[in-house]
Amino acid sequence: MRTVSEHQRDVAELLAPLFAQLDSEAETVPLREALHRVLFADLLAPIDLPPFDNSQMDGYVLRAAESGASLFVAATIPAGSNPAELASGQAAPIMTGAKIPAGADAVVPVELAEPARFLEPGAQVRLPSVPTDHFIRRAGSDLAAGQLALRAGTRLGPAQLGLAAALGLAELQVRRRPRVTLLSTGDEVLPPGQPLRPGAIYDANSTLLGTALVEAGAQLRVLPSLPDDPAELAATLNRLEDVDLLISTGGISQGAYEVVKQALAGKVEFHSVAMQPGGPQAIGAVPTASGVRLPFLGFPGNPVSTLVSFEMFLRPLLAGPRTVVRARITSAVSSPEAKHQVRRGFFQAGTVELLGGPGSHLLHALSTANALVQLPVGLTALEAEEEVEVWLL
Ligand SMILES: Nc1nc2c(c(=O)[nH]1)N[C@H]1C(S)=C(S)[C@@H](COP(=O)(O)OP(=O)(O)OC[C@H]3O[C@@H](n4cnc5c(N)ncnc54)[C@H](O)[C@@H]3O)O[C@H]1N2
Ligand code: MOO
Repeated sequence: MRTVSEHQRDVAELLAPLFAQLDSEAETVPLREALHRVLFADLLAPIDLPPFDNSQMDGYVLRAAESGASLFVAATIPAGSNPAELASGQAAPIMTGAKIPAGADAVVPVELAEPARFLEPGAQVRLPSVPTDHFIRRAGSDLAAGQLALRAGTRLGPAQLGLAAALGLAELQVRRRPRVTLLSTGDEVLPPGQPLRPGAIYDANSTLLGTALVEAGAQLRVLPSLPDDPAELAATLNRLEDVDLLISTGGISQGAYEVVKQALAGKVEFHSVAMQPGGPQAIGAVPTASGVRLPFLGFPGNPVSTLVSFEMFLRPLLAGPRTVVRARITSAVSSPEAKHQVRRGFFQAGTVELLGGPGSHLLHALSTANALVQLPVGLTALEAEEEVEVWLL
């Protein structure tokens, strides 16, 4: 039996050449299609952010040195306009986000003016004394042109993409995604949407693992699930093209019909990892018709085993580690001494409640969980209120 970290190391080694290759291949994509993608190269700000000095408030713009007195009202400055210089002795109504006119250097919110409203040009308004820069957002105060906006390797989420949009970029250069082909196996496995026959179950893994892979940044192809026929599996593998990583679920443990094991015996390794769920694992490079050896991971068929395998061995390589926190467990728990047990739980305000038992078929309990509770090798029991490591899902 091998340890979790030994298998993590082997998966990382198997995929290292692929990640090195992906690091050197860029694609240009429209901004909103770049969600969850990885930025290819350092991005320098092409413009100042904000691009110009602008007002933080709806109010009157003036010369700070002339505040605390009555001033003549100049023409209103709406957002989007390019105002003329503000003459001495004047204050102009200005809207939030509008450009500060040359000559002016402070803004007074309209509710502090006397009277507390916008007046017509030529009228007189009294404004309280304010310092220079009052309620002015200076050009480049968020990010100056030429500065590093986003570092190469950044995973692009809404905030990073919003920044790129604010900088005026319509598209970004991102790393090519790994092309992952997913194949679930088993005579009993039926696609959802068909009538269920006795002895059959619906294929949960293609969706569970498939969406997890997409979320982690993979370009996913899902093959129709395969029966327990090694010849059919071998023929399917022979036809594979344009794939960077093949993942199967099911057919790798000790049964009489272990299709993946039968088709790939002697070609890839089959291990028992000291982990529960997710004990049976397959790993290797599958020979293909084109002569290319295709990186391969075989995850166990039980849905929770498949997801835990993904979280433990593959997700960190695709998308970085999950957020890890310490939490007080709300009830006592026991775990086999020789195994790293992963339980499902609900994390909230520093505590974690276990959901369901250790069984790897408990997909509903997983669906109510927001955390994976880690009970490493050597830990046999915890009392309620003791601390555990928790990975947030
Ligand atoms: N004698 C032993 N039996 C088993 C052992 C063992 O060590 N000795 N290990 C158990 C553990 S732990 C696991 S995990 C499973 C792994 O088995 P396989 O990877 O070979 O998977 P299958 O036998 O094909 O399926 C297991 C289970 O999962 C269901 N399944 C399969 N595919 C799907 C799918 N796409 N969607 C939903 N559910 C799926 C399948 O019907 C089985 O119930 O082996 C134990 N046995
Ligand atoms: O190791 Mo299995 O994945 O518990 O059901």
